[in-house]
Amino acid sequence: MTLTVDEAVPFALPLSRRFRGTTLREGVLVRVGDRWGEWAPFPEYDDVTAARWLRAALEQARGDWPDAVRSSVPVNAIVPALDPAEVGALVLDAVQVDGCTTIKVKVGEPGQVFAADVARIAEVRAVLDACGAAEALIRVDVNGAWTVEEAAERLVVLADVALGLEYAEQPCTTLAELADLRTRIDVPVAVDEGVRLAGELSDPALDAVRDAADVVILKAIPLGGVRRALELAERIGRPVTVSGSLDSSVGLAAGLALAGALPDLGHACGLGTGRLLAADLTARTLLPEDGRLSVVRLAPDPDRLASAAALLADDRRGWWAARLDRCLAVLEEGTA
Ligand SMILES: O=C(O)CCC(=O)C1=CC=C[C@@H](O)[C@@H]1C(=O)O
Ligand SMILES: [Mg+2]
Repeated sequence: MTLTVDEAVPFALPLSRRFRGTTLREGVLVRVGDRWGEWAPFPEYDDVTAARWLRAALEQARGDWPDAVRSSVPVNAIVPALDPAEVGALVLDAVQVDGCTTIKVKVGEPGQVFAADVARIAEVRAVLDACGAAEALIRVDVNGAWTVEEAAERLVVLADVALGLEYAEQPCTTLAELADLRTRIDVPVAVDEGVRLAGELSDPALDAVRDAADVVILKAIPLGGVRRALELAERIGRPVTVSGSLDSSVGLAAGLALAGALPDLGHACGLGTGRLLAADLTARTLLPEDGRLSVVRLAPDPDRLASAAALLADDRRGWWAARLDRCLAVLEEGTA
């Protein structure tokens, strides 16, 4: 694997709404030859985890992706942990402008009470009913915030308010908790962090994932690249949902390449995050049309990349450069 990069441009993109506790998405575009890959591991990740994201960025910059078996993929809209008053317009746009028929709603946000989750889901349900999209699916993402008891009680309430949930993504932290939860409720359980942060998955580790999951969330970049994620999909033997990592429209191509190459794609993909970007690295932002994204690969626009590079604070530029050097060394040692 190529472990040198010809150019690395640290950048910052403002978000249109707070997501995952931030309003600024930082990362680095890496160039190998004339192609670019996106490397934007979240700041709190250790170097081994961040090096897996780098493996994915280098795969992208080498252009080494499998052939697609479809030219477009269905995507879900994403509703951050907002007040109900802000949710309505977002859901309306998702349905009427983007044509999405699956809505993913963040719940269990640190610092918020469960009543806020109930109110958010009730608002999503009401807007879907009011705009003629009553058949749309609602899924929730808890990011591991609840105990088994909390999840068992709360998901029944949310499923009631939503008039059914497609699934609940990572309601509890551990795979053992999720496996336990699955025996207690009818709402299907999807595993995200339990796979995304696990590193290499041995066969016994995969058994534990299967016990915990009705659906497995596959994110191409955190899993170390499109080819690795595809291999995992083959081994896992569970329905999968492809989701993104809050990427720019350069990085979104990795998720699209994975979703485009999977033999079976039963669920809408979590690649509808373009709406969360207030600026992008490409001339156009990848937004769903008729609820779908084309399987494309966009190159960065030089002016937009320069603006995003200029937005990053000087000390952050140095931080990213040092992190990149360390993660290249991790990949060279072969430990990621
Ligand atoms: O899956 C989606 O619809 C959007 C992507 C998304 O939710 C996430 C992207 C990036 C970081 C994660 O905290 C979050 C997730 O937990 O799935
Ligand atoms: Mg998730």
